Amino acid sequence: MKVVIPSEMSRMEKRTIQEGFLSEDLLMERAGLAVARGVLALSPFPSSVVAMVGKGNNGADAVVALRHLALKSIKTAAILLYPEGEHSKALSLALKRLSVAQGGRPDGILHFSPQTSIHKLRHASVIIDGILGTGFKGEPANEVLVAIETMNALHVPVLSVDIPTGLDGETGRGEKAVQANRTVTFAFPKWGLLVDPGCRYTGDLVVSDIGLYPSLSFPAPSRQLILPEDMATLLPKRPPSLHKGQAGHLLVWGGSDGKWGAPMLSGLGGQRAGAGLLTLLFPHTGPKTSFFPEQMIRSLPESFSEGLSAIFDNIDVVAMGPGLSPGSEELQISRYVLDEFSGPVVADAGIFDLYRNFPMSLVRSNGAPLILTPHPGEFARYLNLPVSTVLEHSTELLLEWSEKLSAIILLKGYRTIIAAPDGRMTVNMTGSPNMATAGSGDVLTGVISGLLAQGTSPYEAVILSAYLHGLAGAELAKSRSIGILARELADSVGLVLSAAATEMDQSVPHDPWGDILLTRPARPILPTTGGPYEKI
Ligand SMILES: NC(=O)C1=CN([C@@H]2O[C@H](COP(=O)(O)OP(=O)(O)OC[C@H]3O[C@@H](n4cnc5c(N)ncnc54)[C@H](O)[C@@H]3O)[C@@H](O)[C@H]2O)[C@@H](O)CC1
Ligand SMILES: Nc1ncnc2c1ncn2[C@@H]1O[C@H](COP(=O)(O)OP(=O)(O)O)[C@@H](O)[C@H]1O
Ligand SMILES: [K+]
Repeated sequence: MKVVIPSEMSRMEKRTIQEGFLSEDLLMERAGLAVARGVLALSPFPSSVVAMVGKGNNGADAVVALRHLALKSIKTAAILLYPEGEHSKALSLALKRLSVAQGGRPDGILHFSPQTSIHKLRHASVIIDGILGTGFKGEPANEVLVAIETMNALHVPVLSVDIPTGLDGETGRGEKAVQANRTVTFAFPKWGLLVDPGCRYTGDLVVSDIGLYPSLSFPAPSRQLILPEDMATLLPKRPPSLHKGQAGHLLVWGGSDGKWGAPMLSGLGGQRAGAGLLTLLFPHTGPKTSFFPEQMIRSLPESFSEGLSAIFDNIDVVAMGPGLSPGSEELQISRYVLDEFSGPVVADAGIFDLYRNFPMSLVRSNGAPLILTPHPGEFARYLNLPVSTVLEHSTELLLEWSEKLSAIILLKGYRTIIAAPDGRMTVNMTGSPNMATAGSGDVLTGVISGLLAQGTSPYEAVILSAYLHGLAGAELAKSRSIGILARELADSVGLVLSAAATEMDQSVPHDPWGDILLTRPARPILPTTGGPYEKI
């Protein structure tokens, strides 16, 4: 599903109005109705609904919603943060219409002050947050901050219009933002609503169609969210006559004393994702057998300077770094893999420590696909930045570094995000806290590599793996919400992948105008029964 940033949204609105012969009024009417429906979903029989109204069109949407509620005999009040002279034209008109619908009640439209508004707000069944929408830039002004704090201090359900006030729709940043119970967003989800930390403010996220013409706006999708229906095109095709030689040979290089399990788990992830053959490459001091008998071991020769090419002959994909500890030999081997090996390389864990003093050297001189899968701590060490900077600026850092390194970068987390050098980005919404266990990232490295080994193209392999890996954790959470082992996560990847492959054809028909509810379900579901979204 397409995910937009605010500038794309306003371009789409402008072009829909100018070239599509629709009016702002008409779009706002649909937006306001969607918000009114959202209010009733939160509180079916509200005693009163109060909207906090900024000066722009976000406020106008909130006021339109109030009018629709007022027309259903629900008690409403608009609390204005700005004097009339500063209101957008659409907001002024919406307020006049509201006043008529309210029967001209003097307490139906009021000005905000923390002292006098608190009583009305506290006794509302729902507060609509229409202070700032996608027109928000920079830091919230003081009057906005006061309003945000007032709302967040109350125990009244909040519905945010389009985006919680204070959240940046492009990056998801927002130190002081409205904590919504539900956000009704228009046309497409905004990137900032889906990624961390923005996703923590949105509550349930409803995507409502308001009749914009997306075809007038975007040449190609640049940001997206993976939905179950996207999997059909991404899953590797496996003909009935397939033999293991055609399912790809994955080599995982990594491990060090005390950390031999990491590459084994990556190998297992690759095998559960369907790789035909799996070799672990260890130093000559490493183990000679794997914990898993299905995995082959190859030991590096004591002096390997000439012997490397034979090792990588007939290998389709190399995953490197799990359990690896940095050293000069490791640097030499990694250089060989990056520059001489012609297949895709997935680099994780120890590789980031190996290259932390010269991050640009991770570029592959042969131009073959490179995929990096750091968690925020690894990415921070690699770039010599504080972890907090990586977390706050994840979108910008990923875009910058994936272009610089010509690499696909997947940043692991609650909402894993993936960036490609051409500017495409994907956010993954599957996952579950039971995955916060040692080795689950190693499994992901393996899953990506396993799909690559079967010929899935790099960006598709990465986004599909993130989705399946999270779904696998969530499936396991049905019976074990705590205390899973990474090897069980790998097993679960195999199960969700098989279920997806066999059930993919039976797609669910749905109402094309239905609102879409994007949540991280408590019990994530296989494709036929839903996924991280449902039509409502
Ligand atoms: N894009 C679309 O297609 C549609 C947009 N609609 C609504 O329009 C909204 C966008 O409307 P606007 O562009 O009027 O923007 P907003 O309503 O988000 O507010 C913009 C106003 O806030 C001020 N502002 C910006 N940053 C601020 C800050 N940090 N502190 C205080 N004030 C700040 C700006 O100066 C401007 O006056 C959307 O979020 C949505 O609710 C809908 O009406 C329907 C269609
Ligand atoms: N609460 C959570 N919600 C979603 N995904 C999670 C959660 N906790 C962990 N994960 C996922 O588990 C994996 C952990 O990876 P990582 O930290 O590299 O583990 P390790 O280094 O032990 O292998 C990542 O893919 C991450 O997205
Ligand atoms: K808002």
